[in-house]
Amino acid sequence: MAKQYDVLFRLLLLGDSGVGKTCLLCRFTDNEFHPSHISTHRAPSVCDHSWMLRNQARVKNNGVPSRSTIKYPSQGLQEGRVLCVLLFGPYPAQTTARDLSSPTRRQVQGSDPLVHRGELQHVAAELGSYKQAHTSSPPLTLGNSRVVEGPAPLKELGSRAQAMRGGVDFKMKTLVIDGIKVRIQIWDTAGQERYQTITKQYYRRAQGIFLVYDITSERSFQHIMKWASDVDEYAPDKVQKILVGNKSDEVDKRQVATEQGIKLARAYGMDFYETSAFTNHNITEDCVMGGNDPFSDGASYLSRLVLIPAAVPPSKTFTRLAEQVLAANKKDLDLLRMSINDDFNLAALEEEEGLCDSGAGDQGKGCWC
Ligand SMILES: Nc1nc2c(ncn2[C@@H]2O[C@H](COP(=O)(O)OP(=O)(O)OP(=O)(O)O)[C@@H](O)[C@H]2O)c(=O)[nH]1
Repeated sequence: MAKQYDVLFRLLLLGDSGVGKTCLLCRFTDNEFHPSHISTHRAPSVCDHSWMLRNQARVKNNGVPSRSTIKYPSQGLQEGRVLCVLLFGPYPAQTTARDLSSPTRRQVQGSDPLVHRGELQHVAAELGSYKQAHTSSPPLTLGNSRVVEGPAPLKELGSRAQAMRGGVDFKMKTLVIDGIKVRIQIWDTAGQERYQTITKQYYRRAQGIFLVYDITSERSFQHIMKWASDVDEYAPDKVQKILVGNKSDEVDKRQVATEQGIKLARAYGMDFYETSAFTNHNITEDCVMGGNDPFSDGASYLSRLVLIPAAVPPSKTFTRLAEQVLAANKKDLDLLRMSINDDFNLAALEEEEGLCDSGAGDQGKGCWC
């Protein structure tokens, strides 16, 4: 069987809720930006219900939509709104996929040709088990978090629903660097405090950690110190840390100056990048392929490939960049190369991660193990 990758790098995204960790991840792995993500920590019963309350004029008959009562402004929301109905419609808390195989489901489907039967069943099944697991739990409080403007599309919810159970989600992307297939596995953690016991368990497996704040939120910047001290306590000593100031596109709302980010990063011995998941600033592989060279200090980890600073000379080629990365990590790579020939090691690695990965290319997928 052909090897799916030669080297696996595990990166972790940390930061307050709402700073844009999930958006950064989606931008990097799928080059997509969804302005209405469901938060990694947030149960749909909170955010979607808030959304429902704000839109209840459009939702009648105990939440069962019809063509006349629901106005769909966009495809993403259209799917999401149907989902709202599944969550908060006339169904009892123990709703299962079977319950949804009813005229109501057909009505929902009938009103929305974009929601396919299989997709609906899949989500319904997830919701069924989710609801069963949470019916006795008190409702989540929003705390620090914002309420999103609308729920995510159904395809988003598959992994979101999983993430809700553990506050952790991941996506993968494979880059080929000088013939070496590097699979980057990026773990997206929930920013809310109540999940931190769970997310801390993931620190020790990380090889690179992104500490993300929102440049429009002074508070999220101040919290970086707390995140950094958690990393010091729980992550491996040699873990590569990178400070990320996200939402750089929000120029008018900026509360944290670039210099503050640079200063903090320097104090903690981290690299620093400002990014925008929205405009794709400093994130995608395109930036890497554009020939930027982030290695001012000559030694780094592959995690740096994920985010590249803009202010670097464009003369260096990607191959040169890869050479530097590989040289800097030669010892690690030699060790890893040795294990590449050992299928058992790879399998063990996968197992250790609890993956059920079928290895379908670069498509990331969520896991809550
Ligand atoms: N303008 C702008 N908005 C962004 C950017 N990245 C994320 N957002 C918005 O910020 C909000 C929060 O994004 P998420 O990716 O859900 O944040 P998160 O850090 O994953 O939050 P939790 O899952 O709650 O921990 C969403 O409404 C996004 O649309 C960005 O680069 N620019």
